[in-house]
Amino acid sequence: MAKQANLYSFPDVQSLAPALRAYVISCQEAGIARHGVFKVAVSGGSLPKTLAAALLSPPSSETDTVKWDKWEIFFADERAVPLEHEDSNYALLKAELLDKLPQEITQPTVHPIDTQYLDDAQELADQYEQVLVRSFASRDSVKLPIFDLLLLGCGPDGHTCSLFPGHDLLRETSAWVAPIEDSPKPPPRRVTLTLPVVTHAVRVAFVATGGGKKEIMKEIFESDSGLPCALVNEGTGERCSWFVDNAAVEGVSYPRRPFSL
Ligand SMILES: O=C1O[C@H](COP(=O)(O)O)[C@@H](O)[C@H](O)[C@H]1O
Repeated sequence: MAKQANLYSFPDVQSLAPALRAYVISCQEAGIARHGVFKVAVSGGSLPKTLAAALLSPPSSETDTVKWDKWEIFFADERAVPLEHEDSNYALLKAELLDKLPQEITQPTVHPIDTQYLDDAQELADQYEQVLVRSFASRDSVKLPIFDLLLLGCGPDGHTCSLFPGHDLLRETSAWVAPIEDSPKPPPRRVTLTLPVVTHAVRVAFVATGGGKKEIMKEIFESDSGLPCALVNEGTGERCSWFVDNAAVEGVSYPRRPFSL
């Protein structure tokens, strides 16, 4: 039987953060060993705050080091708004994490969307896909980009990235980055990594916290819901790990694992 997604549950965000940190650093080390850099894509929503709690804490040992100079940060999805807009996932990551990095270190390379294409979601997506093509080598030789890690959120409706339940975008098979003009969650115009790209990553980590997620977590983990988060679980199996607090999985019958690398 195919191995399934790992579910790691913690009493609260404070105890979740060190485990998430250890996991991200292990993915970072694997990426650097493979190709000298760490290619990671991040979501918006509640994720950047928890990620900052994990990554901005002081190291606990010599090997517990976030090598920011080796990080290439992409966006798993982005809203078609200016980079300083309150709805921008880039702005959120910047405020929660990037602006808090020590000034004296070599900063990570960050790949935001090109805002000159905000009025044309298809072009915005195509241009972001070209960013990936340049970073991951030419599309002729690479069928799909392989991120070292995707750090994803899970919406209360089971969406992840800007892949929404029942949306046609879930059937996309060829694009790496796709536009969406009718996101049920505002703002409506966005771009997103597609499901094949998400499930092709070396590792995928979801972070979901708070009691507001528990009903959708039941659907994702207990039934054949076809929800976007569940499709990622199916497509990635044991390469997928969920970092949740107990409130988010209260009443969910799915085996929790003790966290270990
Ligand atoms: O709209 C979005 O929502 C999801 C989930 O957000 P959360 O606040 O429920 O964690 C997020 O992962 C995505 O990046 C964002 O664009």
